[in-house]
Amino acid sequence: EPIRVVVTGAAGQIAYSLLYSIAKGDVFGKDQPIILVLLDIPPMLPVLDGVVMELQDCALPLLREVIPTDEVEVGFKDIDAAILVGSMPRKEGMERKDLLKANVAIFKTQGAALDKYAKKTVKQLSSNLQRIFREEKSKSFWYKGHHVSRQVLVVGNPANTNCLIASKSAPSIPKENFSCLTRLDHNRASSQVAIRCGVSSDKVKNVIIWGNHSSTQYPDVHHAKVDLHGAEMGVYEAVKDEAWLRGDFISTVQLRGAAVIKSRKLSSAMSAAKAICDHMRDIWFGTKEGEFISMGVYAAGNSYGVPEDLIYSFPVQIKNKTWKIVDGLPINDFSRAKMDATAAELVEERDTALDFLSQ
Ligand SMILES: NC(=O)C1=CN([C@@H]2O[C@H](COP(=O)(O)OP(=O)(O)OC[C@H]3O[C@@H](n4cnc5c(N)ncnc54)[C@H](O)[C@@H]3O)[C@@H](O)[C@H]2O)C=CC1
Ligand SMILES: O=C([O-])CC(=O)C(=O)O
Repeated sequence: EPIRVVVTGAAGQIAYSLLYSIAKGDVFGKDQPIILVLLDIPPMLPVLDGVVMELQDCALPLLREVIPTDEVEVGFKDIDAAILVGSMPRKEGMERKDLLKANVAIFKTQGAALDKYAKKTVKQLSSNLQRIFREEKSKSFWYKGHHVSRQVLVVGNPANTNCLIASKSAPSIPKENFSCLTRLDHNRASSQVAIRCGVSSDKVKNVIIWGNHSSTQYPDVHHAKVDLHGAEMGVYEAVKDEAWLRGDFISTVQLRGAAVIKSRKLSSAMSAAKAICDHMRDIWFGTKEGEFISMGVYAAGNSYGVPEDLIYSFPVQIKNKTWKIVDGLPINDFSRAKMDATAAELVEERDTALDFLSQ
């Protein structure tokens, strides 16, 4: 059975890298056939035709069908996964939250369209089955993993707030099925530590990005480990440079997106596509035993005192397509202040977004 995956902003630069990786099996598995749905706005339809031609020309055996469209009814119908990239990128000198006004309405509309057209809603099941699923929800992954498997990943900036608005606009889809991309920041943090230690990036695990995908995000390595030539140790012990870890390391990760824009005159695309693949693959297949990754998820019920009605980036572990925030990590005063600052920014962004949308 092929799965149906929609990518919005499919004529844009992130999608240009992303679609190839998905179509060749990097995300959903090397034996999982795929129908790719490419959604963009009407003026981009001729560009989408070119993308379709190139995907065909790749001759990828898993790719069963490519459907270009500018209609959400077609784009979101019966999908198993939605990757919402389509939106305006920032230019040099802007913060991501400066995109709120331009982008948040897109995610409201698309959340509502997902609510209406995506498949396997609890609403569509018989009332008896709904009751069984409700009862089973807390103890069974089957409920979400099989019957309500739609996964919605929001990439377009400001990603956390757009994700919150999309989720609020799709009340029939469980909040747990929405997440936003902070994996790029996570990968940036792992890579900076790996370069500093002179090891490959797979030797670094359990870095955490807390909070907003913005310059207030907090890349935290207090719980991260490095395999330094066969000996596993904490990052502070391996790096032996607290000033760097509390200074340039953090600001490099926080400001990396802006640094790429300054150099390329375009925002990150290849690395963003790679991070999207990492994020979705971990949702589909789970995280490795003993490891956690960062993603923006609904904050309700978290044990870190983060306000509940936010999409906030946490350390998570994933099993059977269901994420769980890693609880109980000790938080020192340095971390606390940074986690609170990024939460405060998210509260402000959420309130501004809700204000825009009510006008
Ligand atoms: N969360 C993250 O880590 C990252 C997020 N981003 C964000 O991803 C977004 C896309 O970036 P790029 O691909 O570089 O931009 P791009 O400008 O190359 O492509 C965006 C595409 O979205 C389309 N689009 C606009 N409105 C749409 C709508 N309502 N429905 C469907 N498609 C629509 C445009 O026509 C365009 O083809 C930006 O908001 C950017 O800031 C970028 C890098 C990392
Ligand atoms: O910085 C930007 O605007 C694009 C982005 O989100 C990133 O590279 O992390």
